[in-house]
Amino acid sequence: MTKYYPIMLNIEEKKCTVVGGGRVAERKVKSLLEHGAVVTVMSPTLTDALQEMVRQGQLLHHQKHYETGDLRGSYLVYVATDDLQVSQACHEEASRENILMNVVDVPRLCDFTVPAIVRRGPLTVAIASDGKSPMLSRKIREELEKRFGQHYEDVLELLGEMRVQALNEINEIEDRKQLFQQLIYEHDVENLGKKGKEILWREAWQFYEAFKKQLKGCDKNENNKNRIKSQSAGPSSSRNHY
Ligand SMILES: C[C@@]1(CC(=O)O)c2cc3[nH]c(cc4nc(cc5[nH]c(cc(n2)[C@H]1CCC(=O)O)[C@@](C)(CC(=O)O)[C@@H]5CCC(=O)O)C(CC(=O)O)=C4CCC(=O)O)c(CCC(=O)O)c3CC(=O)O
Ligand SMILES: NC(=O)C1=CN([C@@H]2O[C@H](COP(=O)(O)OP(=O)(O)OC[C@H]3O[C@@H](n4cnc5c(N)ncnc54)[C@H](O)[C@@H]3O)[C@@H](O)[C@H]2O)C=CC1
Repeated sequence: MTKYYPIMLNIEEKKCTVVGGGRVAERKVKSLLEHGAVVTVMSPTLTDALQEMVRQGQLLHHQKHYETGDLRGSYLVYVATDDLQVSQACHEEASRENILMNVVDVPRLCDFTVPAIVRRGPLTVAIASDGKSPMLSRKIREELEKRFGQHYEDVLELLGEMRVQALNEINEIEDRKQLFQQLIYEHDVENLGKKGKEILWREAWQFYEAFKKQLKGCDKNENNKNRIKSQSAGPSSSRNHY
């Protein structure tokens, strides 16, 4: 059984081609556009939604059946036609040209599969079953959507900002690890996020300042002046929003 390798791919500005214009193709196209790809759809017919996207200039449409050579220059390809001969021909061309390929109804012809995802700002939780049960992936995604509420977007924004500031202000990696371990495991920053952005920001940064103060206290005792960097690095600009 193939054990798929999970990675996060940047497809911004990349040429991605979808062969087929049905319901499944539509789902894949939407997802490609959401991630900044330049999308071409090759299909004699299109769903209403795809037609509307063509009208709005969101994608290119070649109204034709697939022919060998049509995938040239593509970075990534979806084949969603329900026609095994077409899938096989596309697969041959993609393999020859080293193009990443997914055939939506033939897992054995897929270089990659698409997971169900929960997205909360920069947090992505992906669920895949190596093709065994997409429906179960979907159900687990619905459960995780409840578990990881919208406030995770704020929590991640805060942690990202604090991490940049800590990299500027706190010298030792062990101290930075302590900071985030305490904030995440003991101070339960995830739950703090439920109280709203304002409270989250105030309390988390108070915690940060107290942590730094305590490091300075240690400096005196241990005669070690290197744990806190000079303040000249300056606080992050968005820190004072609240
Ligand atoms: C291998 C893979 C290839 C790929 O597409 O990358 C694949 C293959 C196939 N799916 C089929 C059917 C269904 N797919 C869904 C839904 C999703 N399918 C997705 C991914 C994947 N589907 C990849 C593996 C993912 C994994 O490892 O788990 C999701 C997660 C992501 C997405 O597509 O965005 C998305 C849920 C998103 C969400 O809701 O969060 C539903 C449910 C529904 O429609 O609601 C059904 C009907 C019920 C069922 O069959 O389970 C069939 C036809 C079977 C047949 O003919 O009976 C095949 C072909 C086959 O298996 O042979
Ligand atoms: N991977 C997934 O998530 C899922 C996959 N499937 C499977 O995906 C396949 C496609 O499903 P639907 O989109 O519902 O089918 P559909 O019948 O709605 O669409 C097929 C599309 O392919 C086009 N087409 C046919 N021959 C072509 C060719 N030679 N070149 C270019 N385009 C061509 C048609 O004009 C049509 O637009 C089915 O086999 C289905 O079982 C179904 C559900 C989910």
